[in-house]
Amino acid sequence: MKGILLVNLGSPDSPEPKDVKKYLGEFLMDERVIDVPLWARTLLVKGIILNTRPKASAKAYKKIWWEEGSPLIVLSERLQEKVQEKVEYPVALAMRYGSMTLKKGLQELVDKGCTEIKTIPLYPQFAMATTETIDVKVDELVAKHFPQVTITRTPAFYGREDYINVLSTSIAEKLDGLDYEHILFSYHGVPERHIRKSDITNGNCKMDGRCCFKMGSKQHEFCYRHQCEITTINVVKKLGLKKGTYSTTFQSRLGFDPWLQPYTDRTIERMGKAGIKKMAIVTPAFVSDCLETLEEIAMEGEEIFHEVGGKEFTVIPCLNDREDFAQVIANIAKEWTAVEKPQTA
Ligand SMILES: C=CC1=C(C)c2cc3[nH]c(cc4nc(cc5[nH]c(cc1n2)c(C)c5CCC(=O)O)C(CCC(=O)O)=C4C)c(C)c3C=C
Ligand SMILES: [Fe+2]
Ligand SMILES: [Fe+2]
Repeated sequence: MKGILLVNLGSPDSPEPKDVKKYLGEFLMDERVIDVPLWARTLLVKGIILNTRPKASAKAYKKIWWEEGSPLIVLSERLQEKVQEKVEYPVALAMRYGSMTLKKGLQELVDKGCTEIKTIPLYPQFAMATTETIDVKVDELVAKHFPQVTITRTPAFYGREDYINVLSTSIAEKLDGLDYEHILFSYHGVPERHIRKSDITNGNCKMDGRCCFKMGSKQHEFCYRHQCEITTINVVKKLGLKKGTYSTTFQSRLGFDPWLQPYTDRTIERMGKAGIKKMAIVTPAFVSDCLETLEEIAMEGEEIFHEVGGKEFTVIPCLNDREDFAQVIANIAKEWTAVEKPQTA
């Protein structure tokens, strides 16, 4: 039987520093997140980051935590329930990091009799630190614990028409009647190095601001920056936004290496200083609202904007468990479940 495994990033078990430390330890020791040699990663993560960041992150998590738990987990669970209502095969949910492990998610489907499983990472754009780490971990687990299971991966869905329609609708609904001056499309950042590492053509990616727009490059299938830029362009076309009223930026940088630019926080500040009074912001790299949208954008971002004279800061919610978004994920699942397995002679 077929089964679907939705996968999101994960959250700590609670917003207490000890749980945040455990979660960050697992997350940041992933070689596809902090992609330096093991000795350097251990020194950086265990020697420096885990001694300082958990306390600060726990404080931030406490500001956004819900009675039911982490917003990212609760919203992913609600999405899974809605997708399940639309798909006739079992749909499970797992997280790449934390207690809702990929192993438990695979086991749940296997216990229901599934031998063919499609993993759907809940990330619209491909990144080494998100989609690739899920794909690799799933392969490892299957080889070790579930050799009877075959896995079908799902490519990033940023280019699907149904996804762009839903994202555009969610923006239009929130901005209906608001006379905002500028809308920021703020994506989670990654170090520039990650983009070069994912370049399967070994040379297209020049980080020169142009290569990501070159038509037809094979590299785009794995270029996070390209996929973010195209997500913005497709929504802009759909909504008919005028040049100069929107921009693409990257948030949440960590450490001192160059990350994708322009940075969201500096752009908010620059625009406020330039006299923009009403700004809207949407975060299309995140399917579920989480620390990075509810705290970093909705709280810190708004504060920066107000400090430099901005007045209205409108945050567009993530797609979360919208019925039309659950339908997009169900469509992805159904396109696969509808395919018959070829008969072997
Ligand atoms: C080198 C560090 C990081 C990379 C690369 C990275 C990429 C990346 N992350 C997301 C989505 C999310 N990240 C979230 C939190 C978060 N991310 C990092 C670091 C990197 N992310 C840290 C240290 C944290 C923890 C919070 C903190 O201490 O600031 C979250 C929210 C999780 C939650 O529980 O709410 C999401 C979602 C993407 C999409 C991405 C690459 C494209
Ligand atoms: Fe992150
Ligand atoms: Fe690119």
